[in-house]
Amino acid sequence: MIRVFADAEELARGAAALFAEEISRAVTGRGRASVLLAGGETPRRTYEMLAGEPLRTTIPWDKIHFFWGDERCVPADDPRSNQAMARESLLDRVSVPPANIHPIACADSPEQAADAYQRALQDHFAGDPPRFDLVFLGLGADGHTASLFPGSAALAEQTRWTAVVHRPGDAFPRITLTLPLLNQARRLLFLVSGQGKSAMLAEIVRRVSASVPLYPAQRVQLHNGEVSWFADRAAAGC
Ligand SMILES: O=C1O[C@H](COP(=O)(O)O)[C@@H](O)[C@H](O)[C@H]1O
Repeated sequence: MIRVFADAEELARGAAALFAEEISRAVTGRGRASVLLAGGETPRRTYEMLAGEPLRTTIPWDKIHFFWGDERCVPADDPRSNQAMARESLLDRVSVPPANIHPIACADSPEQAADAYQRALQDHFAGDPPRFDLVFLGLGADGHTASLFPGSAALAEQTRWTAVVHRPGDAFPRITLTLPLLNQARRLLFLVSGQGKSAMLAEIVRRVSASVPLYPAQRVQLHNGEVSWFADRAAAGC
């Protein structure tokens, strides 16, 4: 399902409303909510809206556990860090218990970081299937999502939930969650904003039912959950 919003501000408002709805559903049904955050710049405004009134005081923040879909292995306060962006725009502004915040920590080698995050996810789901109540993902102009880039070996991962990615040209490695985990989500929302994404979004929409997906974002196909695409008019090309 694709929903087109007038602009990036309206898109963020729609995404924040959906967050509130899904959290309420999860907390009512299961007593807690597990959320996977996207990085990059697109979700920043959504996060800021969640940290503003009325949502700052109405969302049961203490019942939510936050994980990340990917991380760049840079210092935690580096402006390129996905954790830093989410903390600045949301997590430092609402009353989430620190123990509910599960960043991808790259202090050691990327392989150790990926292993540690796999364990953190296993601990959180405690033997149950790793089904996030809500996953936010972005879309790159090249069709990547999280840190699953076209041609990336991590796309072939069948069992592990985390992988190390070395993108040619990047000064840092990345850790990404993999399709075996992402595809178990209950609800997943792609946030797409700006004209720079319009060609890829059109391509993805055109090929959404193709039997052979070409782009990483198209490989996100939930086993038993709902995917929505929220785009602003610039990204939707209208
Ligand atoms: O590198 C990344 O890019 C994608 C898209 O970011 P955006 O700023 O173009 O929306 C993002 O979803 C991912 O988390 C990030 O690490």
